[in-house]
Formats: sequence, C-alpha cells, structure tokens
Amino acid sequence: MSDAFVRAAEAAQALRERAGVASFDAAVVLGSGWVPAADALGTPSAEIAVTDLPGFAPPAVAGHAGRIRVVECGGRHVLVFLGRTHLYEGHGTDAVVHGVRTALAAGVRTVVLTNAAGGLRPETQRVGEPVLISDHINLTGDHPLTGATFVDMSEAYSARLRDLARTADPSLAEGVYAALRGPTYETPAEIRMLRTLGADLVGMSTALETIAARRGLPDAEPAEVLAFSLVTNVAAGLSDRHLDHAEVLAEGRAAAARMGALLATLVPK
Ligand SMILES: Nc1nc2[nH]c(I)nc2c(=O)[nH]1
Repeated sequence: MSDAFVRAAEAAQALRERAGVASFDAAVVLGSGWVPAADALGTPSAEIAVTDLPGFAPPAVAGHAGRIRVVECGGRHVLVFLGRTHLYEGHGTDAVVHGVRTALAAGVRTVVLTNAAGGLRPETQRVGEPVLISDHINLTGDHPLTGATFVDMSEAYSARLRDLARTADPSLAEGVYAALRGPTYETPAEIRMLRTLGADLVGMSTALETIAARRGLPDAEPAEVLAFSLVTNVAAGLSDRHLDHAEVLAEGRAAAARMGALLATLVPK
C-alpha cells in the first residue's frame, strides 16, 4: 500500500480515537470563510486541528491550521473539514487529497465538497449564488493518482445526490467547474478559453479531491461526491472590475449561511 494510503489510515485511526467514533458516514469540506455553513450542520462533539493528525500539511497561514469538526447530523456521524490544502501551497497532490482519503479510511462513503469560485457566465450567474457542480475539467496539470488503477469518471458527481440537491433547492443552477493550479487568477484570454471549453466556474480546488474520492482506497469503496461552488466573483475580463480577494471572501461569508441550510438538509441523505 502506498505511503499516502498508509498515512490516511493512520490519520483515520487517530481521528476515530480522538472523536470516540468507530466509523463515519459523510464528510463535508468547506472552503475558507465558510464557518457559518459549518454551524448549520450541528454542534460539534469534538473539534480537532488537522496538524494534530498524521499526514496533513502545515497551514498556509501560520496559526490558522485547518480543523475537523465531528457532528451528528440526521443520525449520521459527519466530519466537517474547515479549510483545505490547495495545490498552490506547494505540498503536492497527496497533501491536497489527504483529508478526503482520511475520511474514506474512517468509513465515509459520501463526500460533499464546497468551494468559492469565479463565475464564467455573468449573463446567467449572480455573485453570491451557489451552483451545483455537474462535472469538472482538471486543468491543474497534476493528478493525485499513479499506477495502473483506472478510474471511471463518467459520473464523478453523483446523479443521485444532485437530484436530491435540486429537490431541496429547485432554484439551484448547475455548472462545469474548471480546476486550475493558481495562485494567480486567470487572464482575460484564459477566461475566454475556459468559456470555449465549456466551463461555467473556475477555481483552485475540488477536482483533485473528487478524483481521490472516486478512486477510493485499496480497502475502501469509492465515495459518492456532491459539490457546490459559491460564485464569489465574476471571472477576469468579464466585467470591468478587478479581482479583490477580500471582496471575494466577504461574498462567501454572506452566502455561507444559506449554503449551510442546504447542506444540513442533504448531509443526512
Ligand atoms: N482560478 C480562480 N480561482 C478563483 N477562486 C475564486 I473565490 N475566484 C476565482 C477565480 O476567478 N479564478
């Protein structure tokens, strides 16, 4: 078994012991600035800094380590990841997907990923709007898997869970998420390329985590994946405004409470 899978098993065991839970049912990964969404998922019975668990990368900002909340939501044991490791932090793809692999090793078979993203369709999207991810285009130039384990990605984002999401919120739009490495935002020419490629959203996370979830582990079945983007800015060149990361985070926080209500109805299913 690869070192990355061994580290995930070790982190899962440490998590089970710290949380006093033998097996978990679902994991929710929340992008930065999303604590209000986490609050809607329930009162945590435990909250663990990822730096206290094996295999997690150091925080991008000193003193702001990612945290994992253990909550019970609809009778299910749920891991809520506050923050994630991004590829642009330079720790490699295993670090980016370690949280998802740890969740799989801890028994999780439903993974909900959320992110903040740029919108490529200002003609139909509104900033502050959550969008259901229907598929992704991995343009990071990287990949978390090696070896001859071939993974079917024809339904990377669960049709069953997407139906449940649309039933819970019929106003939800859907879109294709383009994952780029970052840390730069795109040039206007790159945004025009992404629109031509059929992308509707652009961000710097999610796709590699989805790939890891759909591969599963040597001793864990693949997880179903549901993912949402929160459009927090119009992508470069599509409006006359420059990208300001502080504004972007403010939009995310404003809408996170609404997303929390949506997640709270979906996670128990
Ligand atoms: N690549 C990329 N990532 C993003 N994250 C957010 I929030 N907005 C963007 C964006 O416009 N481009």
